[in-house]
Amino acid sequence: MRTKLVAGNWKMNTTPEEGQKLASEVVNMVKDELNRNVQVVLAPPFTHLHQVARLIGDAKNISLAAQNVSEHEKGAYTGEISVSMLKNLGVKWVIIGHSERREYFGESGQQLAKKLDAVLAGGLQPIFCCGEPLEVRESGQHEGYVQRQLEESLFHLSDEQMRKVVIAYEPIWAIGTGKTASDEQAQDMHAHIRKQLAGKWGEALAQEIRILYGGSVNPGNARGLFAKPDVDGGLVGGASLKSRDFTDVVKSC
Ligand SMILES: O=C[C@H](O)COP(=O)(O)O
Repeated sequence: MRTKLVAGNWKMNTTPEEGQKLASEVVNMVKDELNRNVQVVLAPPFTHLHQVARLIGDAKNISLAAQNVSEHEKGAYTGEISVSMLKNLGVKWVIIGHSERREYFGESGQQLAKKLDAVLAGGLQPIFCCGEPLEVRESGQHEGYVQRQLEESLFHLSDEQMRKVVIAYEPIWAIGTGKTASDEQAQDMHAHIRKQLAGKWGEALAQEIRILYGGSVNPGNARGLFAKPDVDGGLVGGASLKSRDFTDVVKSC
């Protein structure tokens, strides 16, 4: 059985003080949930990684993620952060290919493939994001669109590498809009993604891979989404900035 995973992506939010308060509240609240079959990941901004790592300490089932990473190992890449730098800070996960990185920073499927390689070679785990814009959904082309995103960035991975990947399906029209995909829309796309994985890596491996849903997840809709058979947790933005809301989402697993 796949262990549910809930990741909080803080994006470019919180001062160091706010981040410290948020992380300590979440760690304290989530620690009580340790007996549950759920893994929690916190993705604060780069500048807060060190302090959030200290607050997480050795809390079981809670780990640290970065929101991005360079595909390069080291050298003259002004402003970039490498996998080994993240590892030194206690980071275990990296979000790769968030639609905001694709749209505002021009990250291509090919570049994301290189980032995935760097993350996996460094022993970290990627949370690979995919998802279609509104016009693609409205034209009914969403399954093919997401399929191409998977093919471009993931399909070169070996079985062993793929086992380390978590996929997050985030329809762009649902991110930060308050408009969540229905439970059925999420399930249909997750089943489609799993079918693509099975076609490439085989049914057994496809059944191991966790597929998270992201896009306006909140305490009111998480339970219905997470109850769907192919929805293995969530990648949470706005609601992860409120400790009570985030913890309630975790408890929905
Ligand atoms: O990474 C998180 C997603 O972009 C979802 O953000 P949201 O929960 O604010 O819609």
